Amino acid sequence: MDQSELDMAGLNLNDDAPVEVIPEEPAKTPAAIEKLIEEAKTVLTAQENGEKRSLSMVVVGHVDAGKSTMMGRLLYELGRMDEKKRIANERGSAKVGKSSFSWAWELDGTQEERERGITMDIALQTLNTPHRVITILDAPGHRDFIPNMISGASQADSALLVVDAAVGEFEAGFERGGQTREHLILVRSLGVSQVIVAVNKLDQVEWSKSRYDEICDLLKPFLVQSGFHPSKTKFVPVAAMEGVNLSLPPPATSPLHSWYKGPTLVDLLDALEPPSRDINGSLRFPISNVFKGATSGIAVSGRVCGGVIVAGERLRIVPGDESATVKAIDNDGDSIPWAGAGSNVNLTLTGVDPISLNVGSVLCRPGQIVPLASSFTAKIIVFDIQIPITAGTSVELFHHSRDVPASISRLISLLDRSNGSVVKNKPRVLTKGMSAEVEISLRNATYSGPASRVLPIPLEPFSVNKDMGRILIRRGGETIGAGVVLELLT
Ligand SMILES: Nc1nc2c(ncn2[C@@H]2O[C@H](COP(=O)(O)OP(=O)(O)OP(=O)(O)O)[C@@H](O)[C@H]2O)c(=O)[nH]1
Repeated sequence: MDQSELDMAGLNLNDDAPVEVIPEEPAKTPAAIEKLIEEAKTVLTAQENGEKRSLSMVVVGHVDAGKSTMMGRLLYELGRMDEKKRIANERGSAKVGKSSFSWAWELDGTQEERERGITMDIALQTLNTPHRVITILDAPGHRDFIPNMISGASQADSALLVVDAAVGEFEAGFERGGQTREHLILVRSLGVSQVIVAVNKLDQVEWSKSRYDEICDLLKPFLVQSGFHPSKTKFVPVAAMEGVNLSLPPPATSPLHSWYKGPTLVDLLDALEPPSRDINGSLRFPISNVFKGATSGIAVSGRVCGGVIVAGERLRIVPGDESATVKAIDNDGDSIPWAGAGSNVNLTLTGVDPISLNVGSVLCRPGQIVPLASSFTAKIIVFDIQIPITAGTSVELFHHSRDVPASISRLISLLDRSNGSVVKNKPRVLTKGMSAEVEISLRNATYSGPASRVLPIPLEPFSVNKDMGRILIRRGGETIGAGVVLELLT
């Protein structure tokens, strides 16, 4: 098999590839699993009250704002990348004439990705600050990659927005159509409520305080408008390339030292509020990626969105009747016996036909199966759209990493954005900035006639499971709305 065939097989997209059924591993006994779950809950509860708390963060921002450079540099400063690796990255990037990308090299092409021969949608890394373990979801800034960003944001507890301070660059990202705006609205709509804004490349504007203030003043009202509480919005001036004000305060020799005495980026990361974990809820593991396991079998990645997952247990894959045994749980290279709600992990699965593993499917414990729905009601917020939404508008529905064709089948009511009360029943159209209750119905992807059935997707009301109840609505490649699931209909 050559590399591209391996990639296809690993991604499970090639239906014609010979199906390799991985032999079943003996599953653990129910009593042994129960014991592990109890142990996990005890440890997780202790962690919730402990010193070092974990959370995840999506890194967003306009293309070339310096996201990967900042993350590469932070990994180095916080001791996650050694000197040898740094020199190798410097050489690797110089060799292909991209020296300025030497820090980004670490995230844009990790050793692991090269060995696996696949490019992950989102690079996963962990940052260790004194009081936090932060899983980084580095989202690509290109417009075409917005769906991948959605997948990252729907797994995140917080966001780091990187903006380029250079004259004209910040403006390009912030104007209509720029990713700064769209990313902020997206992450907020997906339930991320805290954001750190890193105003980067200050070296490009001679470390000007007035430029920094100007950018903060432009962003502040927009953040409030997008639904971020000012107390959960922090700003920090940095220069990622030179590593200024990332983990260490600017040295006395730096022009930034003369006017900035506030926290460093790492100080702000260290103070991020960790989410409360629903470890007692039903186990939900939506699959965000499927690939060939590092040693054997097939692996899936994703975030535990409820409950605790235990190595050795046999889980149902929903939709469908198939099951898989969790052979191993991998968290940032470490094999762990269990993972609780909120953790981003890779699972090696056995006793499963890889064909039954799809992005968007949910692993559940038998007896706690996630419901399937093909129509439901939702509360949505309409983004900055040109063409209004009417009943019957065709859309693409994004739920976790899955996108399916759907339509806004009914406009139920118009809601007041601030208090959610009904302003008008049965509105005829929805326009920019409106909040509404609507009915959404899945459509068939192919136009093969009425006989073909719409396949329902796993979904839960937001009131039952926040992670399982968030949706995004896109039309013609543009995100037109986002919201939460209220009630499943059929
Ligand atoms: N002058 C200056 N250049 C920087 C700084 N940080 C990043 N850059 C440069 O900006 C360019 C883009 O950096 P990346 O880190 O690749 O940006 P990105 O936001 O990850 O880009 P995408 O992943 O393509 O969206 C590179 O050439 C970097 O060297 C900085 O603090 N100062």
